[in-house]
Amino acid sequence: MSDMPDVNNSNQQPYIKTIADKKSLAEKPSSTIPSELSLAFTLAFNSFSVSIEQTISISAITGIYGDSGSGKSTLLRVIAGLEHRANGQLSLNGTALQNSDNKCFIKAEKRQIGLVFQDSRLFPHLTVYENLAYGAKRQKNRQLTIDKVLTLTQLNKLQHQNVTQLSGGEKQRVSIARALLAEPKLLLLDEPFSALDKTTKSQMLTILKAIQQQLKLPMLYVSHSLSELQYIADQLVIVSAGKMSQSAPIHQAIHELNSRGETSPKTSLSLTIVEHLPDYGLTRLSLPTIQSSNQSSNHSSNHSIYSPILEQTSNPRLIGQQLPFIIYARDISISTTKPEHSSIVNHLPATITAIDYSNTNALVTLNTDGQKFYAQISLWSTKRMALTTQATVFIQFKANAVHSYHYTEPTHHA
Ligand SMILES: Nc1ncnc2c1ncn2[C@@H]1O[C@H](COP(=O)(O)OP(=O)(O)OP(=O)(O)O)[C@@H](O)[C@H]1O
Repeated sequence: MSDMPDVNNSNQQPYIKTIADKKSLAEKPSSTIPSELSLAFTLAFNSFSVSIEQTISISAITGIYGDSGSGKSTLLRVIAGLEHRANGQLSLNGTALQNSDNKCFIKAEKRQIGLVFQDSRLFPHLTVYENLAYGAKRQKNRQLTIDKVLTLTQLNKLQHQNVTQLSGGEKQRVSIARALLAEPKLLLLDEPFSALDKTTKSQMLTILKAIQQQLKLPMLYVSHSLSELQYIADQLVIVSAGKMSQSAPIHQAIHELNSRGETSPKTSLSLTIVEHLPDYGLTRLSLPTIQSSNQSSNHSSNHSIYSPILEQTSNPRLIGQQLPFIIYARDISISTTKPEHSSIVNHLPATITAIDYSNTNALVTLNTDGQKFYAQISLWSTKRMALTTQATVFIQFKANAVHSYHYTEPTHHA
């Protein structure tokens, strides 16, 4: 039994019936024509100012990450048309939202931009359906019906319930449903799930991602949780002290934060779901196809990675799909020989490409078939093992170190 996987199955996340079909679960952005949001404005408060000059091309969900007080909500308020004091130019897909030079300012309600806040802001004396019907009244020539929006947000069964009787997650789904009914060209979400517990949050994120893929609606999603953004967003911008970075693909953006030492260092990667192993409580994943160095051919990685089981069903929907995963650098260790007799299920050959030393430990960057991995190890180990760049080693990590926000409904055994 010594080589049985050492896995705690408490994180089992079996199958949920989501609105997503097989194709829509893929991480790739499904919109073909990205929305261009052009920002060139300054907004000064007494002791703080936001000054942004950037064009963001939004294909699916662009994450906005930054510390508390860095200006994220102010940015969304300016885009939504709630900050008349902002000075400069804003446009969406070439149409001006604001131009201070000619005193153009399109009112918030005319911008076709939806905004979902952290709190749901619903009419408390109305039912779910009545809240949606109230919002729908203003909309002419609507393509999206209330019924369709109820289905998208999985609210059909709750439609006649008074909104005061709903949980936090259900209320937020009503807020999203109401925003969708207005058929915005862009949806802004300001930490919409920050008040929810982790399981409800992961359910909401999975639903929101599927809605984006079905409606092909571009979204800007603000959060100070990088793992939440890693699951939901295909690209990331960082807001810091009222300034905004260039957007970058999500995994690259997270790896750049590693090298700046701003968060717990982590490997951010997309993995393909190969098979579920219910007898062992594991799902087998593989590194996706990687472009070879001469760029002339692709090859598939033969390396498997095991995570806690993602779905338990006779009709698994995730097989063949890609999902984003995070592995914290503190959870990856390095061995100079192949670990043949370890309970740890994941071990991959890798080449060290960089070693960054701090006062307490070293962050080792490694490469396996073109995929970057990060391992945080003690200074003592780097010295004892005489680790150097270009060295060929093995990385290892437990299945439980492979995290995903993907939500699957718990199985109820009889
Ligand atoms: N109406 C206002 N008047 C004066 N100062 C303001 C106003 N709105 C925001 N600020 C200041 O602007 C700064 C940025 O606020 P903002 O709410 O945009 O930050 P944030 O990044 O969204 O923070 P959090 O993550 O905590 O929500 C803060 O220092 C805040 O005090």
